[in-house]
Amino acid sequence: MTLSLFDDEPPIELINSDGMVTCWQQLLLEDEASALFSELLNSPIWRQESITIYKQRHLQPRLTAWFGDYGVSAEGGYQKLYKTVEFTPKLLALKATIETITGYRFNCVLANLYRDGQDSVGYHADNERILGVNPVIASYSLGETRRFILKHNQDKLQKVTCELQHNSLLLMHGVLQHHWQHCITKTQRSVAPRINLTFRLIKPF
Ligand SMILES: O=C(O)CCC(=O)C(=O)O
Ligand SMILES: [Fe+2]
Repeated sequence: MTLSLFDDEPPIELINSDGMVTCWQQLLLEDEASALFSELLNSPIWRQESITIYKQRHLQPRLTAWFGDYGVSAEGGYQKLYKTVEFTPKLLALKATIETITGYRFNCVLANLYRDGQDSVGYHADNERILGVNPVIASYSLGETRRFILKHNQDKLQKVTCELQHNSLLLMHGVLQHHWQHCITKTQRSVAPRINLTFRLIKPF
């Protein structure tokens, strides 16, 4: 996998207080990014999982898939998911690129498919204990641009909005998951599908 010309550009520091968010634009060559997008979009891995909120079961408003050896249940308890999928060569190459550029290691990916503007993810922190004290999440986007919002847990006035573009990488690190929550909003606009790959490091059980 080849880094794009834009990789010479310094990353943008989106948040640098109570944790860090760092962004890179145009991570891969465009051909590679679009080939990965169609490979993932057309693969039969996607499932609509359910989530329990206030004892009620709901279908998640997006499709998901886990790659790697481990998965964490959406319910918060730590379980090995039987549904994990093996990394494809393209995904392994992307993982290596992301490890080089960020300096962090990863061993699994939670992939999200937002089929249209009604698909979303509500405010949450990625703070499952199995991700360690200060989880590091590298989030790579493909396809449609979607709005990502981070809000501070204590200081409600602190909100950071970012339009996550095709072929961009957003890294959440440091103590971020203790102090901030993030979401992908719904939109009334008619939008094309978006795939997001969240690279994580799950400590073996
Ligand atoms: O789709 C995104 O950019 C965010 C996904 C996310 O927050 C997650 O999978 O935990
Ligand atoms: Fe998240």
